[in-house]
Amino acid sequence: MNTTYTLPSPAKLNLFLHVNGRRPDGYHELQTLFQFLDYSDTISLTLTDDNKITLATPIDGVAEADNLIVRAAKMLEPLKSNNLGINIAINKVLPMGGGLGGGSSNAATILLALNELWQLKLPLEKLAELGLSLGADVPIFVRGFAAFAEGVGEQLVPAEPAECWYLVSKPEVHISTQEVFQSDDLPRNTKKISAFELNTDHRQNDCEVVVTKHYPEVAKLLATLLEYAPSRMTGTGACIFTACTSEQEACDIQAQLPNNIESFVAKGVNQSPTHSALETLRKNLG
Ligand SMILES: C[C@@](CO)(OP(=O)(O)O)[C@H](O)COP(=O)(O)OP(=O)(O)OC[C@H]1O[C@@H](n2ccc(N)nc2=O)[C@H](O)[C@@H]1O
Ligand SMILES: Nc1ncnc2c1ncn2[C@@H]1O[C@H](COP(=O)(O)OP(=O)(O)O)[C@@H](O)[C@H]1O
Repeated sequence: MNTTYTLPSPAKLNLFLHVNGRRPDGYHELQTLFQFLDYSDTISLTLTDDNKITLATPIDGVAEADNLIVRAAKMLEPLKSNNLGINIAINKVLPMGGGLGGGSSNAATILLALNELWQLKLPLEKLAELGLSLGADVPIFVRGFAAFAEGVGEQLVPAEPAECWYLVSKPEVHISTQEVFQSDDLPRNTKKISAFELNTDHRQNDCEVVVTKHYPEVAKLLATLLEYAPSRMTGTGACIFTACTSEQEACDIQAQLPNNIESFVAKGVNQSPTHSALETLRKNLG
């Protein structure tokens, strides 16, 4: 009963992000190419027999009831038919609110792990559907393959973008997703492409126009990074990824960054590290 299982909860990048239109409910139609990073929060889960969900490590600035880890666990609670509980701890390394999808990733890791640990036997499609109500990026982390996504990000076609090294830099600003989507400056009519036209070189992140206009520090950092290598914003920002030909190149560019810029170097991967670890968890559970 007291075994602790540990799973990675990775970041994602939007290698491009096109806004194709606005739906009557105000949400935006998007086309995006998702890839995972081999850079993750670490979530540890210990089964208990007290029928309770316990978060052992609160996250600064996130109330327990709002924490996507707790919300994901509570969503599965009514579906179990035993007295098992769970004790959850997280080692948070992913910057929050930077477009790296850490909260959605945490939620997906919990859905995937509890499906095994609580023996729920739900298919991935069901977990992805449940997860969508927690965040638009939860389904991609539940499915676990790099993908071209449409709709609000829930219709997924597997893709295989190059698994290159990235430098990810976080400007010192906080940008709300809602603010970006409500901006009059957001381009909203990028022509739809087909899943056969995924070349990232000729694509863009439409949200970059808004963020670089309203946050000069992001514009400045992006301009600096573009001098070294192809660079783009992920999600609604403000993190910027720089595509590098090697880990060494990424580290060399990182060394040039101003001291106030948080950054990390990671490899793009087309299978989520959570899913590789889940196979081991399943074997250990027998
Ligand atoms: C655009 C992406 C790309 O990955 O950005 P990041 O959050 O990763 O930066 C995500 O799909 C974001 O998903 P998520 O973070 O779950 O967004 P939500 O909380 O649902 O949305 C916050 C607000 O943004 C607006 N919104 C969001 C998604 C969308 N397709 N159209 C919208 O107009 C809505 O006003 C919504 O109230
Ligand atoms: N477990 C969690 N990890 C990160 N953020 C969380 C979590 N639970 C709730 N949140 C909230 O979700 C917001 C968005 O976080 P995150 O997913 O990291 O960024 P983004 O949506 O920009 O990729 C955070 O600012 C935080 O308030």
